[in-house]
Amino acid sequence: MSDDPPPDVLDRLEARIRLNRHGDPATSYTAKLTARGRAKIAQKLGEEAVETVIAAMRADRDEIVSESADLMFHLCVLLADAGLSLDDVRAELVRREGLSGLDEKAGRKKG
Ligand SMILES: N=c1c2ncn([C@@H]3O[C@H](COP(=O)(O)OP(=O)(O)OP(=O)(O)O)[C@@H](O)[C@H]3O)c2ncn1[C@@H]1O[C@H](COP(=O)(O)O)[C@@H](O)[C@H]1O
Repeated sequence: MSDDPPPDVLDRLEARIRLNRHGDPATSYTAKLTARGRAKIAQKLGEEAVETVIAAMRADRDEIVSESADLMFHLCVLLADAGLSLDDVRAELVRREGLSGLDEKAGRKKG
């Protein structure tokens, strides 16, 4: 097996988060946030989502990119905390491939 880092930055970020999450909160934001618990991680994810929405409404491209990066980082921290991985999300996206969102919605069981 190769020791080279994964070519995709999200995969490298996921690996870094897995290494850091139980590290020293004094030197790692990932560790500090993880130590504050699932609810705090989820809250931060929500804040970053709102900041991304605000950037979108301002139509500021640089801000949208920056806030999206914050959002994706916090999503990766949440997935790691839940014992999930980007591959789990990728598998779900693969499962949905070719299925129109409108058809999927129409096929949902009525509650
Ligand atoms: N991509 C990111 C990344 N994006 C955003 N952030 C941090 O997310 C934090 C969000 O800022 P906020 O002011 O909203 O959060 P806060 O200061 O905790 O606010 P409160 O909730 O405490 O009020 C900032 O500290 C950002 O630096 C990130 N921190 C780390 N990474 C990546 O994760 C790697 C590991 O980071 P550490 O675990 O910190 O070493 C880094 O090398 C980067 O690659």
